Amino acid sequence: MTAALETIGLEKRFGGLVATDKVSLTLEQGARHALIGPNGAGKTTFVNLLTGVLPANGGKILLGGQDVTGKNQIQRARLGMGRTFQINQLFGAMTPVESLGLAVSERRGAGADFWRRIGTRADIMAEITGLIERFRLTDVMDHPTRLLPYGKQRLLEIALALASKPRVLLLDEPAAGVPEAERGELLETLAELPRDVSILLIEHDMDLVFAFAERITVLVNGALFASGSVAEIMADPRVQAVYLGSSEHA
Ligand SMILES: Nc1ncnc2c1ncn2[C@@H]1O[C@H](COP(=O)(O)OP(=O)(O)OP(=O)(O)O)[C@@H](O)[C@H]1O
Repeated sequence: MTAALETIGLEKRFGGLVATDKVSLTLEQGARHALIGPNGAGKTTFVNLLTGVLPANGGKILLGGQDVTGKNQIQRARLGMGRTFQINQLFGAMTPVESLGLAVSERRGAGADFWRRIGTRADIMAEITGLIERFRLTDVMDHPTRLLPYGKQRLLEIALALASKPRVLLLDEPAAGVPEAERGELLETLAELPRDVSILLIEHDMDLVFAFAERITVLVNGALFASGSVAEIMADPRVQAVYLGSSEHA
């Protein structure tokens, strides 16, 4: 089966520094795949290459078998590359229902028209309601986003990414900044994401990585250092030496 996402010999240099060193990574259909590595290993650069924020110096990116290396961020998003951001990017004054309404109606091509006839499109309303429930936002759906607990804001971010119905979802440190008490809910929600979306998780929180991922790829100094099942990576003494046992976290 065609991989959901594949990089072949992907390269990025910043002057003399090789931030992405010929990385070949395959994200299978329906994958729950985590990308980990020590600070400065090149995780953020890799995500920026995938989404088109940064141009690559070499190599290829295939999305569902299609070469998207030369495409810009918007084109890649249209072809199914979804992402969440490390830093909260939400509109603070809007409620979850409004933000999701906009995202869903945009994707369906209804655009601003939906807002002129709010509530009159049963199909759109059903989709928004489904997302609100799936992402445990029911209690706060009419509250301004800036007043939501941080964990709920992160859930809304993921809901918004999913509203565009991506084939691949890049989750960039979804647990960053989320208080311990709210992490359980985040993890449960991530575990229930639909299998038709293939997920690459970049995360510092190893509890979340081990609970969520089925495969793990380890980057060190921009290069692919190890890749395997969670059990294989946990048992790999090389990984333990450079990473798991060596520092407080990624
Ligand atoms: N725009 C840039 N210009 C120059 N060097 C950069 C740039 N962006 C990243 N780097 C360098 O590339 C390397 C990889 O950085 P990157 O942020 O991708 O790592 P990371 O694994 O995401 O780290 P962290 O876990 O700390 O976020 C680092 O040495 C970093 O200093």
